[in-house]
Amino acid sequence: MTHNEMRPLLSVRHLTKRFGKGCSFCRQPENLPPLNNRCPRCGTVWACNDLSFDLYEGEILGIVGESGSGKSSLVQCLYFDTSVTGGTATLSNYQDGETNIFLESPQQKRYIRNHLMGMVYQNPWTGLKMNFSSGGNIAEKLIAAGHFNVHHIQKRAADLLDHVEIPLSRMNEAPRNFSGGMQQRVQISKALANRPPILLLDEVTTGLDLSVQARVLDLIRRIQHESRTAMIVVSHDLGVIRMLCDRTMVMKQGRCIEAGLTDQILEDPHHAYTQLLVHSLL
Ligand SMILES: Nc1ncnc2c1ncn2[C@@H]1O[C@H](COP(=O)(O)OP(=O)(O)OP(=O)(O)O)[C@@H](O)[C@H]1O
Repeated sequence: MTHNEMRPLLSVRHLTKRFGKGCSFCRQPENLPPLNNRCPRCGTVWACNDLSFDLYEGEILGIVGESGSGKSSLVQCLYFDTSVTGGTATLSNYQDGETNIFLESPQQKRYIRNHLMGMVYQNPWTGLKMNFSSGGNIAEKLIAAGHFNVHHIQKRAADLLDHVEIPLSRMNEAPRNFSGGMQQRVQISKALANRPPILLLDEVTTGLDLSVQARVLDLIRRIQHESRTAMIVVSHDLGVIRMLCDRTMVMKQGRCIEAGLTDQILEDPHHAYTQLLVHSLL
């Protein structure tokens, strides 16, 4: 089945996130200078500007762009870490795909975060409680989704840690004692605890040594292959995007400047900025 015939798992339309109040000048998008996200009159930053895209079951969508292009703001909006300024997002497996999740109550947003989406942050200190044990971090997520059977929680935590190759002998140890790569693997297992159909990954290999990075990327590919979890992978590194992503959206200054199949974008980048990114990879 082609994407045209499938219903997207996640549909995002006209997502906008601004930092600042905006003014009568910058609220007209055509007034912002081309490829600049800062209003010259009031200083408001338009971190995400009118972004629309779909995510399909089992695919990995890459979001690539230089620092400040709005990639993190985008996934933080989707995971309700920050509020959106405008736009809609619907999930096909939530209320028949008819409800704009950005307008849901805090309680419903918690439900979506606990059951329908997982998030892995660049900084493991954001995604993990460093004073809890690794198993405790996963238990927290399971309890938030309504699991209270201690035996079930312990078994699931052990299975998840085993899956990401954390020795079970370290299950009771706090992740602050772990290496960066291990912390990211605990974060991934925590994000997967309730088998969410969508996983958001924000620069998860940035700052790791190349060999450690390769191991985390292999793990992400294995998870996608085994469970068909749909993922949004945010990275400034086109090498990571090339390795993981079926389709890619290129962002600059809050806008989508190019989107399509990753292979096509790499082989035939249309926008000058994408050409620059691709050439830096060669
Ligand atoms: N809390 C904030 N207040 C004001 N501006 C912000 C805030 N957070 C982000 N921005 C601005 O929004 C824009 C997008 O930032 P964002 O962090 O989403 O970009 P990014 O592509 O993820 O970059 P990086 O990878 O460096 O985090 C930038 O211009 C940034 O300065």
